[in-house]
Amino acid sequence: MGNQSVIKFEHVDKVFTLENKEKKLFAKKRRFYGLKDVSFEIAKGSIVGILGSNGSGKSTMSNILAGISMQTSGEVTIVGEQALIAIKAGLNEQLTGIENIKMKGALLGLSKKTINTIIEDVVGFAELGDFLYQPVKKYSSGMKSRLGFSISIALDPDIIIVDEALSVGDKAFAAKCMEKMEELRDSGKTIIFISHSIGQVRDFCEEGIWIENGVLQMQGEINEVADAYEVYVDEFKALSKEEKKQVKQKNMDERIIK
Ligand SMILES: Nc1ncnc2c1ncn2[C@@H]1O[C@H](COP(=O)(O)OP(=O)(O)OP(=O)(O)O)[C@@H](O)[C@H]1O
Repeated sequence: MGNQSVIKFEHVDKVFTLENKEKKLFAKKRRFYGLKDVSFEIAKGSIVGILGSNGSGKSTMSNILAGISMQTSGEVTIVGEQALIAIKAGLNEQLTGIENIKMKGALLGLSKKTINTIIEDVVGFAELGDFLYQPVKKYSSGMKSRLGFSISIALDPDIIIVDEALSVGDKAFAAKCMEKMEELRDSGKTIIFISHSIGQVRDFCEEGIWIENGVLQMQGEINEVADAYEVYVDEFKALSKEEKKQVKQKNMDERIIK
């Protein structure tokens, strides 16, 4: 691993099992690549945008990065003084917002005093009021993003993964998050930013990783990667309904393990 690398994926596969609910009896479970042979390296202090269509594997990748799930094979190496945190995905739905903070803090081995400071920060930033005392399953998607984002920044990790936090919720809150992310970027943190908004990724990130159909397509300067991704998106959009269906089926077939 190069001196400055903080994240390294080497030939990472993630295999999911698909159930066939209609033909449960005697039906063979199908195995499916969420990620296939993905390799890349991220240097310390990089601001990396992850691009890819729906179902391409972005969240699968960020969940492995954040330690929420494990790869099936391949090596994932992460170097950091403190754990990296993913938004939303790590929240426990049964627990309240406050309980989630306490649990995350305990898992990271933080002191009670530090956890209390984090709670104060989250109360101040998330603007969730009494909802912080309600189970997360009662939150809207935007509220979960607010909580996830607020916990992540309050924990002050070296590597932060922002997964779609800014595409939900109101504009004022999204602007506040963006401002906070700029502050984190300028303080030298490594940031991995997953968003469907190509414009937002172009504006914020320096580097890009494009993943499609579970396979890494490109890594490089953000505008080059975003340009290539946009060409792919436009070409797909221009297809007829039948052609789109065929492409989707072909992509699915490529991911099924026979
Ligand atoms: N736990 C799981 N079991 C089975 N399949 C899964 C599981 N999690 C994800 N998948 C599948 O793996 C593929 C990649 O999903 P993932 O959520 O990583 O995509 P994504 O790029 O984040 O998509 P989106 O942009 O829609 O959020 C999808 O086809 C999804 O259906």
